[in-house]
Amino acid sequence: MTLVDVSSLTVRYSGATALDGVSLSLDKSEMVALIGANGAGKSTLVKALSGLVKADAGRVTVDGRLAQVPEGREVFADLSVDDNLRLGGWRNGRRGRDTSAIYDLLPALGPLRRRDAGTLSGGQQQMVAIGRALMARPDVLVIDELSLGLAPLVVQSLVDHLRTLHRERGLALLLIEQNARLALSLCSRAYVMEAGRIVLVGDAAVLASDERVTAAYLGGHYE
Ligand SMILES: Nc1ncnc2c1ncn2[C@@H]1O[C@H](COP(=O)(O)OP(=O)(O)OP(=O)(O)O)[C@@H](O)[C@H]1O
Repeated sequence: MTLVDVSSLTVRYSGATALDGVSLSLDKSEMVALIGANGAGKSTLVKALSGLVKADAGRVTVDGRLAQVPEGREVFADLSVDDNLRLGGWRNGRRGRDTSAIYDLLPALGPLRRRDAGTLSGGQQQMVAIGRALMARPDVLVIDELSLGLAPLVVQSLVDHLRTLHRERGLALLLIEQNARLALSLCSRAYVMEAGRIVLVGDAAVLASDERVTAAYLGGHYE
């Protein structure tokens, strides 16, 4: 079953074309990576998924609940961890749901629940941002830059949590990630984007050994 279907999507910002005929799909419980250099159009695609930018051509169909962890995490610094989570469950003016399920899923947040989110480390804030997104009980989680600015051990712990959510809850993931090695090892399929277009798509393990990918994104060199 297809959860996300992006078809020939074009998005322009006052004349500049950020997305140029992009097509991408994500199935139920699938983990898909989107990699590409700065300015390739990844964040614009994420914004199009939630309707924050409008299509100039093509279409976006989302079947099921989609929740996002935006680039830069954007936790509410002056609110407690628990209140940040509650905001993620806010729907149609109704108060957020019970947060206890999130502490079961992300136990590291438990001892931090009363702390102001602004006082947490980058990794802890990223976990809050993921927890807040999970409050919406999404079918698909979209994370714009999971690892940015985080230490490798912290990233590893987040990746372990995502694997668990995928395995136990069937959560689908669209991961936008500068660290291509990380993205290709976590996800089963990947899209490579350059200058507003999808230039490669396929099985993540196959792409990880594709010389165009290794040269551009995995620190390899053309011979
Ligand atoms: N609000 C905006 N107004 C005008 N141009 C924009 C706007 N947002 C993005 N762009 C341009 O659209 C293109 C795609 O940007 P986008 O942020 O989607 O790329 P990205 O792949 O997410 O980059 P990064 O990895 O640096 O976040 C870039 O050329 C960028 O300069």
